[in-house]
Amino acid sequence: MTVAADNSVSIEMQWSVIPPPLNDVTNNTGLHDIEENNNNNTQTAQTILSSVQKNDDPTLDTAGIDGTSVMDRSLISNTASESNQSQNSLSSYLSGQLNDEEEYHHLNSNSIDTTVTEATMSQLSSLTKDEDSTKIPISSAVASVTSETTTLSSPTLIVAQTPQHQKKITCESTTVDAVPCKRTCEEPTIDYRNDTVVKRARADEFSPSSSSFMTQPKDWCRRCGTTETPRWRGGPLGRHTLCNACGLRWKNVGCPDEGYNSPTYPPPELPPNMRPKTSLPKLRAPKPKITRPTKETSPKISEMNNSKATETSSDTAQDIKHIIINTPGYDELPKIPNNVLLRKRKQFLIAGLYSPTYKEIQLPTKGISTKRPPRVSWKKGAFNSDGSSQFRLPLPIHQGEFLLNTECEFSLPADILQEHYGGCLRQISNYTKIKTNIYVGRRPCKTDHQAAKCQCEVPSDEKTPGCGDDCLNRMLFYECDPRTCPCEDKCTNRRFQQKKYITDLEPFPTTHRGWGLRTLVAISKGELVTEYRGEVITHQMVKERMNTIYKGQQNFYFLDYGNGEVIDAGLKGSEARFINHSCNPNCHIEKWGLKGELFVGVFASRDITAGEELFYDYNFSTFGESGDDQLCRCDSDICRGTIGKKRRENAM
Ligand SMILES: C[S@@+](CC[C@H](N)C(=O)[O-])C[C@H]1O[C@@H](n2cnc3c(N)ncnc32)[C@H](O)[C@@H]1O
Repeated sequence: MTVAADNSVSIEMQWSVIPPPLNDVTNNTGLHDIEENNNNNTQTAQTILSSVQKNDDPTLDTAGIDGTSVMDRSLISNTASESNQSQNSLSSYLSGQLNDEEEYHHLNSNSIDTTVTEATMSQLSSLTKDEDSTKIPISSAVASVTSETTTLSSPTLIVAQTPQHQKKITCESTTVDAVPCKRTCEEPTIDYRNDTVVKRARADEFSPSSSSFMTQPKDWCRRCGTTETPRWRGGPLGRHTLCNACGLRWKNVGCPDEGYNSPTYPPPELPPNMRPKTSLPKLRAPKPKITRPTKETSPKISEMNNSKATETSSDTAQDIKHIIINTPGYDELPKIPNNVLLRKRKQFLIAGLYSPTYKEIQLPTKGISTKRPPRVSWKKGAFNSDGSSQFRLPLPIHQGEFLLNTECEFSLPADILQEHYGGCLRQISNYTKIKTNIYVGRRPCKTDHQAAKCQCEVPSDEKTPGCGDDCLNRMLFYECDPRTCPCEDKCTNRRFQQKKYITDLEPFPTTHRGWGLRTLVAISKGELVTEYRGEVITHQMVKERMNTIYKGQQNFYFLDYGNGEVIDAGLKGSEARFINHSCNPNCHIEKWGLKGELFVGVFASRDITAGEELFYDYNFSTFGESGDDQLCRCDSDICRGTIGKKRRENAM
């Protein structure tokens, strides 16, 4: 501090020792920042002090307090009183203008960013008496800082500002009592009083005996001193005390001879309760090596038994290097030559399972050739003229070579040929067997339409059938109703109801007519052979199906149902769909009424022998316009030449 002749006071501040910011203990970066700004602070202090002296406006303090460094007001006042009049004027100014508690608190509340420091009077006296010295050793003032700065007796003066980086230098004397705080901090409300790490770090930093403020890293290896490792590992000194390499070494090998105190960062001596529990790694005895002794080195069993007692008493677990397998009769085992492997070496196949011969595979030594392999000629056979195979892969083991070297016409196997010649190989056209007609587009008639009551007499004996050929219902192609028929159970006019069909019928492939149907049993004349069942559709549907699903086909299964409807057995039907047309048939079609619907039956026109193919004349059925032109191959003597409707001339 220097008092000039014009009563101006100039203070030059120089921070001999500036502690690093508390929040940057480890990297020490804040120390350099403050040192660099030291000169700026000095100049700013001078400027503000001069302005304080010259400016009579008491609001100056509140107007220029943001980001200011603070100096004790009592320091200023004592300095002024002991130095000269200018200092007295400064002190009076300060005491007069700021000797108001409210104003002080107003000042302090608005200048919460200010640093409040106090120095003792003696230090100020020693400072101010030395007029040659224009530098204030803050480090010496630091030792006598008190906590009375918040009282009115020792008001605070704002003397300096740090406009360069606008970092707020704050200090709360009530927070840190013994150590002045000069740290740049954006969070002035953090209380570090109870932070032992901070206290210890600050004490170490401000300690004269400290290693010139050497900042210790957060983690360093206690063995090699490195601070960088991909992973910190635990050691005998605790967690995260060894680097990855040293930690692995300690874990696998144990404690090294040189210990774990790093020469670079000697770890502080921890209190006893914080010392890590060090436990020496358990030294394991080396695993006993089981060796198979040779005949020369293996002792006799008797010798081993004799020396067993002495060996076990004298040897320890660590001294045991070899354990000899004490197997009775072991020395009598045959000696195995050294060049013979105890375990058989795995043998790899050099050829596939389908190879007729074992061939040595010569793999290319200089890479795989990009040349296209020669084309294989199947006519040449498996091998070339020189005996080399023209195939890269082995041939099938059994018939590969034979098949390749033998040319023959394709023929079916004998069993299949036998079925083919027997006419059993043809695939029957797919259709669905149904037990009753399916009415497409309408519902079946469920009216309780009763047939007329016949006037048949009840047969006198059991041999006489009821409702025979003279039954009125029979003659009208109606089946009798069992509820009204006088013959009751003896009525024989109920064949469709009783499903008295010939069961032994068989579809078979014909030579010229496709599939046909034959009987395996003899059928008497007039007997109901089978019922022609299928989908009952309209003529319109017939046309649609002819143009769609049956387009291009030769076989048709339409049969006139009556009443403008047709039975189509192409998709769904009975075995009657296989009966072919014949101009001289052995069966005929009859339509019988029952319960309001029609039942189409194939009846025997004559006695039919077993095995005979069944035919009926399609003339009875409407086969469509195309059916007129279809050639008939019934092979009968009276064949009309075409199937379908009888021509008028033929009928004539
Ligand atoms: C109801 S199917 C008979 C079963 C047929 N053969 C089959 O293989 O499914 C009628 C068709 O059989 C053939 N067909 C029936 N009788 C024939 C005959 N006498 N001559 C030639 N073809 C006949 C015709 O192709 C006719 O469209």
